[in-house]
Amino acid sequence: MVSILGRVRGVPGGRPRHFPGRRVGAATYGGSMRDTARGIRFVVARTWRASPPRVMVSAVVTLLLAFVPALQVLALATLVERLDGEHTLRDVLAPLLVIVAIVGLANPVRAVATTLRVDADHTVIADLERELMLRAARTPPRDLARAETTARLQKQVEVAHASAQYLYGQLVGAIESVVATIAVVAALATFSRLAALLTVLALVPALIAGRLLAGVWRRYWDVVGPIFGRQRYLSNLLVRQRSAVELATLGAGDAVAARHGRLWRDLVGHRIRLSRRELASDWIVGAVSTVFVLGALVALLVGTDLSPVAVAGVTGVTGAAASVGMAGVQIGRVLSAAPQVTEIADFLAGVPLTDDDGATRPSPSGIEELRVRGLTHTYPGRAAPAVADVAFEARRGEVVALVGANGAGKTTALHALLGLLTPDAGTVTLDGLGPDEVGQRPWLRRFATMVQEYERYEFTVRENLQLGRSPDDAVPDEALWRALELAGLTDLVRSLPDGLDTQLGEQWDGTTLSGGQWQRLSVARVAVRDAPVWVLDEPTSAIDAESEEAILERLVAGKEERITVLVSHRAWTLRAVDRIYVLDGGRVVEHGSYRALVAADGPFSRLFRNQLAGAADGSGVTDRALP
Ligand SMILES: Nc1ncnc2c1ncn2[C@@H]1O[C@H](COP(=O)(O)OP(=O)(O)OP(=O)(O)O)[C@@H](O)[C@H]1O
Repeated sequence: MVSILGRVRGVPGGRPRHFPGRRVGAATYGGSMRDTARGIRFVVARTWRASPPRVMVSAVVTLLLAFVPALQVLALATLVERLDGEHTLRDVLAPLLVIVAIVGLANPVRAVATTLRVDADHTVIADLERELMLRAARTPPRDLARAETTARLQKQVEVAHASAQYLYGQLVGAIESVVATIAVVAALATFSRLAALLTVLALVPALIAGRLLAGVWRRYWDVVGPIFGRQRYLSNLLVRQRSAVELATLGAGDAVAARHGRLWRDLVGHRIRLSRRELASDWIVGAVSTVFVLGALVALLVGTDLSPVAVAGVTGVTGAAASVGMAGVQIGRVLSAAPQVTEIADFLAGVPLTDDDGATRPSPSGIEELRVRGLTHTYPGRAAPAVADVAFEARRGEVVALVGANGAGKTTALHALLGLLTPDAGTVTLDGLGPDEVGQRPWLRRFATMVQEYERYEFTVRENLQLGRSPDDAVPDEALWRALELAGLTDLVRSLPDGLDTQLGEQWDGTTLSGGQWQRLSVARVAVRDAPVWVLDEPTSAIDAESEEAILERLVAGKEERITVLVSHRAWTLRAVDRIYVLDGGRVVEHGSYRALVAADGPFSRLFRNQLAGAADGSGVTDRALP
């Protein structure tokens, strides 16, 4: 049996993966009875919380149904006993009516029980989806930046749909089958104790198989979890409007669809192999159970001296065999699904879902000094450090810029500043305190950030601007309009059909913005957040030159209230900056004011040679006078 229930082909060894907070692997989720019990408790508690009446009614109906086979045996035994030529029709009417009632009512009542279970399953999955998404939203960005975190998230969503969603129904089904088995066995014991014992023993193979299958399922999820993640990514590319249009334009949609198809085939292959093992297990369990059932029948016939009443006993044994078979399948499913569900429970417990840690509270004000010292970081698998001994600083009211060629280390330095990565060495402090002392989420509240690859959130303009603010802390319209003014979007938003409440994004039948307008919206969002430190990674890269100048002027005009760190690839946008740090190969190779760096004719001048040449001969955007 072990060889049949052994490893799913292609499943790597049981070496546990490392995920933040918890260990996932053979030792933790191998299907111990403790894990199984925890998984069951978790789903039952959730189902109860979602709908207590549904749980109670389905429990009562299930218990009623569980006694049907035993009742049938007893009614049949009474009927056979009374068919002896001495009893009247009246005498056999009662057992006959019981049998008729069972035949007539069992199926409609079972339909009620099934409907209630399905309703409960749907309620549980809705609840779990909500919590898993909240868990994703509350995962610290530093962890989210790690591939295994998102892989684990995706795996839990799949497991929730494949296992947790059905666990309650399977559990109720298993309880019904077990109670039915016990009741029939109790009825059987009145004919032959040995027959009753052998019928109970027929359950044992199913229990063993269920435990073994739990391990097979765990290895299955370890393998298919990441594949599901990739498959979702590809299907999103094909159905999300922006990427779908781009792929169609490139003529690359078919290739992505083909990759998606290959992943599905891979997934289906793993699932079929698992089904084969389940099937083999069912056959073995069925065969061994049949031997016990046969023994029970022989014991029964011998025990009743081949009297006619043995007919009722035979019905009992065959009824019990059906219940045992059902119980075996249901228990097997519960035993294999529950440990996976335990992993979801641990995963959800990894981050508190009840307190948002004040992430959306208004940012604190009054940061006086930002200081970065000796920042060094090498990404895993990379030979050279992305940043090495980087240092820069800024006081309130100053705008400092990080510049450098692609791959020089600017974004890495900003990520360390935001606490999104833990550097190998060096410190980042705001007024003397670092992210570890302040706490990651409170630390992030000190920043208003515009990342290089900003997302286009297809919500309303207002919702876009208020992202990161608590829904209870609605920003006044005047503040939203001020932010839009800074980003040069006032006229556009005023012209939209519903102003601030206009839905954006064609796929929702909303207004479509140009690339530059989306970027301006991101700039406006930074202004709405109004944090003491602004981190702007190429905030105007998609904005036309004239508007860019106006936006930067407005940004600089309000600089006294904050510290601003800017990354830019355009020389002229740096003219009004207080200090520029030039990065090359991860090191700060030069720093100073724009004028001083131009005059020094060093790395800065080499980096921006073409743009500065444009300034000199009056042909480029830099023909504006230097400050
Ligand atoms: N998550 C990562 N894992 C491994 N290497 C990385 C990672 N992120 C960045 N790198 C590498 O680190 C180096 C610095 O990258 P970084 O993104 O900091 O450069 P940058 O100066 O911001 O470049 P750009 O101007 O193109 O945005 C590059 O060689 C890059 O390939």
